[in-house]
Amino acid sequence: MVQINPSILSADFARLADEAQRVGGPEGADWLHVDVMDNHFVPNLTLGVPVVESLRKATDTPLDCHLMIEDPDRWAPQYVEAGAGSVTFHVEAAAAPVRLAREIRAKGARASMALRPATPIEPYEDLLPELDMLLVMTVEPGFGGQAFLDVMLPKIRRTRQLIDKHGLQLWLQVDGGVSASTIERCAEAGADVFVAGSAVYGADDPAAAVRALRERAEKVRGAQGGCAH
Ligand SMILES: O=C(CO)[C@@H](O)[C@H](O)COP(=O)(O)O
Repeated sequence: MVQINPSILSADFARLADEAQRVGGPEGADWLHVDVMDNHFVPNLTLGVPVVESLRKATDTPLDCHLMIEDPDRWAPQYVEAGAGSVTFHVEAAAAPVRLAREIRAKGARASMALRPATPIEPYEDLLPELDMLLVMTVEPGFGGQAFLDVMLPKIRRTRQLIDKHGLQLWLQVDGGVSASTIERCAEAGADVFVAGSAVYGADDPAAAVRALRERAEKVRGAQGGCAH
């Protein structure tokens, strides 16, 4: 199953409720991707727990919170309590990723781990069963609107192979520079969850952009029978 998660980093922050709603509804966003940045783990500052609490009330679309912050061990559980349906922490920032993933799950959300572009997947193979989603960053985290890093395609492919080797149902998310011109390459490499910021919120009709991205990815995944190698 292909999922398209618009990133509100590219939305108008003064109108977040409207921006969340205009990508929702039938055939709309599967999840709303919420980029939390602390100006320490990444050189940018966005939003925190109170905004997630408010967004939760403003939309029926589930929230996929991507924590680009230091000390996720302390903060991630609070995002579950604020209403996030999925919480992604960076392995580079987590002190105890297994304990943290278990805590996120125990609190009722999907547990997800992210890798910066320079972080390989192989050392974390044994952690995969602890996760519901693995995020391969396809730009250096911190800003929307960056160019997709083609050099990440082999890592997406290797991650998909590890997921399949272990027979896991884990989702494989990509984030950064995902657009009509890159989504097919990501899908071909094995990604099934696609975060898109500027490609959605920079479009004249964001809801139509979500549908068009999904159609492109589904065509590729369908041709592979949902399995990429
Ligand atoms: O996490 C990030 C950036 O750090 C992303 O979620 C971006 O917000 C994606 O924006 P585009 O690259 O799609 O414009």
